[in-house]
Amino acid sequence: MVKIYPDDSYALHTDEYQLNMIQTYWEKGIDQKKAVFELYFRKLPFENGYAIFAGLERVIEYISRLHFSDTDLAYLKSTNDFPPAFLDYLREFKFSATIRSVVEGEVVFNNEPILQVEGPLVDCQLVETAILNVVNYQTLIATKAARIRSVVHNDGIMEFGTRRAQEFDAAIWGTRAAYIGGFDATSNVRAGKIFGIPTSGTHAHALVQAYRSDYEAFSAYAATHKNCVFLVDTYDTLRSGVPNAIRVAKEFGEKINFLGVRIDSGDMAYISKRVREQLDEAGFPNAKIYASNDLDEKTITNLKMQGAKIDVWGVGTKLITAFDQPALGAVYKMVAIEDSQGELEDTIKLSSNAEKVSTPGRKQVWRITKKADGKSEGDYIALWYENPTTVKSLYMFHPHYTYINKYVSDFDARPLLQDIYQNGKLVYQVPTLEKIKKYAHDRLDSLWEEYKRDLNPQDYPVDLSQDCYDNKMKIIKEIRESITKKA
Ligand SMILES: Nc1ncnc2c1ncn2[C@@H]1O[C@H](COP(=O)(O)OP(=O)(O)OP(=O)(O)O)[C@@H](O)[C@H]1O
Ligand SMILES: O=P(O)(O)OC[C@H]1O[C@H](OP(=O)(O)OP(=O)(O)O)[C@H](O)[C@@H]1O
Ligand SMILES: O=C(O)c1cccnc1
Repeated sequence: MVKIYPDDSYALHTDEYQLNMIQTYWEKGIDQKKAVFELYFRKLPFENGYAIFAGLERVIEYISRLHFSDTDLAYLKSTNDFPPAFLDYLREFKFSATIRSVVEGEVVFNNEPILQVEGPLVDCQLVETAILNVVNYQTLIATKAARIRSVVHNDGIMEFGTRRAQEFDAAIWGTRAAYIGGFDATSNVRAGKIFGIPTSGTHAHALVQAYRSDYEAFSAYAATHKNCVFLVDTYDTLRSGVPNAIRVAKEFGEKINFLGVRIDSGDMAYISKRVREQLDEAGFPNAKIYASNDLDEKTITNLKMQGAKIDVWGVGTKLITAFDQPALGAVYKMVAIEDSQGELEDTIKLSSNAEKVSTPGRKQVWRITKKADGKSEGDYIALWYENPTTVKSLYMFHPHYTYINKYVSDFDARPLLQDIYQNGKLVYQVPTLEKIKKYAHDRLDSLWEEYKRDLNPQDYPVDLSQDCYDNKMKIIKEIRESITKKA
């Protein structure tokens, strides 16, 4: 049976290998060496042209609760894997690193650092698993939500996924991410309470089944609720559901707000058109048609192409589970470590696959936009000491195909990584959820349409500065030479 501990903490929400490595660092005396790690993903999800970053608020909540509690340590002791002196060391652990991150709602791209941890090696290592856990999921869902928002245009979209989500946390934080990505409301009442997300709900087939009659069920609902959306497909949408919804709406008149009807099965293009006709003919042109049933951006686009008369979309399973791509694949790589002189030395992870070779050095991501229209020209990844704002004409080139290049002038350069923690102290105030949502919306506005289309979008330029590129090439060469010498 699950054991609930009064002092349960997040410290053990990590992979065991992190603790194994930390033990080695500690026993060998390098645990306090300064290191820099960066989080990035290599491929945009859903073949989309951008991603929406989400998860920072949860990361902050995690860091603020990051300590080893008595029962955490007692558990580790019971496994006999760690020496008592190491457990005493963990007991004293206090997060003291610096975290820089893009802010929630920011539009981000593949192969650029979106979160950076700098500080004692032990701190950087301990937080890897939890931060990846949070950012991978929330960024994925916010991005999926933005794709769905982009095809419904100004229609309403409601998040219905809790029952299909991968457990409680995914439902709760997933719906927050969906809200950031452009959803209007959630069916999860606790998410309303915790985050202030607007909640909304119609009723299920059970209500109609309980009364064994559309008319009885809708009448009972209308007698107990002001706002009414009737689910009309339990028996026969066109011959029973909608006619009975209309009958009840007429009978109750001003006593209720007849908001509309929900369809949850069948050919939704055909049925919604007929439902619209029935509602209009009955004198309810403002009653809306809600639809749900395994919807996603593809089905919605297709329904719209067929002229479906749907005003509000309820989306559950395929959003909250990121059905067509269930993982983002973000990684967290060491980019620098203190050397024997106390200086940061850049590090690399090599691979035979060029895309998988990491980019050494602590970096900043600069968003380059044209002064004239505020539209994005690309992202420019530079070493931390570089400052592209001082340059008149910026040379931008593709990090793998360097012949793809351009000079950009009359531009603004905005650094995306902001200080969130400085030496363990929180220095960032999380904006309200409404502000984050609006921020995501505004950031998407500044992207060219070519990067936003849901099918085969253009590749957004994510370039390296010349220094960053040269540094990477130099380190690759040094490592190759040192291996050749040793061989
Ligand atoms: N006109 C349409 N064009 C494209 N897809 C549609 C159309 N109408 C419905 N769909 C989608 O097709 C799928 C149909 O699902 P399903 O096979 O479960 O049929 P159903 O009629 O909903 O049956 P059930 O009563 O079991 O829910 C859903 O994903 C739905 O969103
Ligand atoms: O299809 P989704 O995108 O996941 O949206 C959520 C689904 O959950 C409900 O169905 P369910 O069969 O669980 O219950 P109900 O028919 O009794 O409402 C609802 O009617 C939707 O079909
Ligand atoms: O309110 C609804 O209609 C709803 C809520 C959750 C899941 N399906 C539908």
